[in-house]
Amino acid sequence: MTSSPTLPYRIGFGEDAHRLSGGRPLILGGVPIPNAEKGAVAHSDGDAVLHALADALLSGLALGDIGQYFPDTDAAHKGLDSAVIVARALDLVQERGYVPANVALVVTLDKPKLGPLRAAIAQNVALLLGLPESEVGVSFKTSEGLAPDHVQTRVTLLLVRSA
Ligand SMILES: Nc1ccn([C@@H]2O[C@H](COP(=O)(O)O)[C@@H](O)[C@H]2O)c(=O)n1
Ligand SMILES: C[C@@]1(CO)OP(=O)(O)OP(=O)(O)OC[C@H]1O
Repeated sequence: MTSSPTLPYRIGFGEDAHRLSGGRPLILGGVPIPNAEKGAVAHSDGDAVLHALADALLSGLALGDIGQYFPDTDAAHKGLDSAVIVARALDLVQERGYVPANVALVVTLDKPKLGPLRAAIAQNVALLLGLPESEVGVSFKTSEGLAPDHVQTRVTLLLVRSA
């Protein structure tokens, strides 16, 4: 980006997907999913919600994507807690005078049912962003059996100018 952003509002959007395989933990929005038979195949902890969230933060200010800041070729990022990625993206946004106002996220996953964890995921995402839980919308979808070994996430958020 060559110029300083001045708009009062900026929209961000992020997406992520990981293959699922047995014998790995599944973590979504920083919440370990207790009854998951399969977890994400990834270089980091594979948290597809937090990856999409970080990309949404970055995209709102045209700051690229998480792979540029945390390359999956860097051994230092092996098993990385994805909360670190979100914190870095949030810092970059705040340095430019913006803060998140609200977030909407969608997880597409066939199994297990995530409904009982909706509040925990919303609470943790809210905590990471410094927002009230009421500003984090969390939706779950199945793939209707089209992608049983796959988790897909999408996050949109609104950034507002704070300074
Ligand atoms: N892993 C999931 C996926 C979906 N849900 C909930 O099930 C309902 C129906 O989902 P469809 O994809 O068939 O429309 C919906 O209320 C989802 O919230 C879930 O809890 N966990
Ligand atoms: C997070 C990073 C880096 O560890 O790798 P993965 O955990 O594989 O996840 P991905 O969603 O492919 O994002 C790219 C990388 O930034």
